Amino acid sequence: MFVKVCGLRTPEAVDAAVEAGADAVGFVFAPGSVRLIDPASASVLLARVPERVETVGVFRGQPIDEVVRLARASGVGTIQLHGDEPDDHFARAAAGFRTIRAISAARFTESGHAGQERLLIDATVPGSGATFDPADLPVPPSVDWLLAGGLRPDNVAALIDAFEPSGVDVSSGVESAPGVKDPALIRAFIAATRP
Ligand SMILES: O=C(O)c1ccccc1NCC(=O)[C@H](O)[C@H](O)COP(=O)(O)O
Repeated sequence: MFVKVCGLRTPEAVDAAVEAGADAVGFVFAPGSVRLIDPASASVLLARVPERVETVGVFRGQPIDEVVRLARASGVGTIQLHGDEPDDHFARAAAGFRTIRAISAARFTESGHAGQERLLIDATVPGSGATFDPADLPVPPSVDWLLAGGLRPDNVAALIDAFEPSGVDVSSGVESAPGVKDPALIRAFIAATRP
């Protein structure tokens, strides 16, 4: 099970995720987020991340030139777009980065996903800690995909069983307060994905 821990802002949180075996760590560059980090600070944190761990910059509704500039400045290897960005944004990002297309379960349709980027299926408001309505995803995607939205150490195992995703993505569920990661919850979450 691929595990991504998103919205990291401190060395303690990065170390907890890496040491517990996270496959990817995420840094939010979307204005207005409680988890917003500037590229220079993210770059310092990225120096703690070993090569085996994927590093992801998260964006929402920003001009693609700005996305690419921030991604380059921070040093992340993957761009995750959350704002219903057009296909040409993904094509531009894919020229230099791996890509993840984040879409709410309510808006997902198999036929609407034609791109090569990986899929992340989320609640309607990303990073809100809300789960999506299972009725919005009656049939899981046929391609590899990450499940997100309201995952926590105490519910992730059951949700993996229910949806059978290729991976999971967590943010609020490993925080002690909005934007404040709790290393113990990060460790508990990752352990719960790998019984
Ligand atoms: O986390 C945010 O504040 C955020 C803001 C704008 C766009 C995306 C954002 N987060 C993206 C993520 O990858 C979250 O980890 C994912 O949506 C799951 O969130 P949560 O329900 O809090 O676990």
